[in-house]
Amino acid sequence: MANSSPAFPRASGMEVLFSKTQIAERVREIGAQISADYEGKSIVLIGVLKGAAIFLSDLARAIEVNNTFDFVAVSSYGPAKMSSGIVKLIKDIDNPIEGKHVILVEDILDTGLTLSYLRGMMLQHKPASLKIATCLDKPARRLVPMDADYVGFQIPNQFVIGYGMDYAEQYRNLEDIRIFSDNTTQSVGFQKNRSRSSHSVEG
Ligand SMILES: O=P(O)(O)OC[C@H]1O[C@H](OP(=O)(O)OP(=O)(O)O)[C@H](O)[C@@H]1O
Ligand code: HPA
Ligand SMILES: [Mg+2]
Repeated sequence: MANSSPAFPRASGMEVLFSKTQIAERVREIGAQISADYEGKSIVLIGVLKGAAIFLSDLARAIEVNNTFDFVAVSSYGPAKMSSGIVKLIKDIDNPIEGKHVILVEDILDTGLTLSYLRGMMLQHKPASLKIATCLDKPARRLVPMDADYVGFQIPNQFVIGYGMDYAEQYRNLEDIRIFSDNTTQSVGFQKNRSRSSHSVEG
């Protein structure tokens, strides 16, 4: 029977950038740092869907101080291979954060457009404090100035998958973080660029 679904390259052949063990160790370290920084306080972790869901769930459990979580979702529109730079909120926080200590949690800080927008949005809610935690930081791609307070790993300018991060919605469930490579001839029939920001994967 003909299979019309797109074929995705197997992740097992792609280079591991950070193993499950390395990620777990780094998440523990960041959790300990946050626990020390916020001793005696409560924190609201705000994850950016969908990529940050897995990092947030691990980070929340590595933080010893009282924490709750919430999620936002954004989209950006523009020509397929170019970021419009316009980010739009499509799901806001469920609970007020005024007067609360907030940490925005991302899987990856890339051009900075998403976090720059969200930071501005969150500040309008007048939190007591606002910091940013990101699992990965790819500084070479920055289009707007943006720094995170807690960074898991800095990475070179390569497209990565796993631990929440996708390529065309695939691979989020990988336990380690890998450099996406598409050396197969089967990977036709699906959009190589992402629906939202500007990433296109050459191949
Ligand atoms: O710094 P930037 O260039 O703005 O890129 C970072 C954003 O892009 C990715 O989201 P994506 O659009 O892939 O959505 P997803 O989390 O649902 O995969 C990632 O999860 C960040 O939210
Ligand atoms: O390298 C990446 N991988 C997956 N999603 C992303 N969003 C921004 N950069 C990336
Ligand atoms: Mg994505």
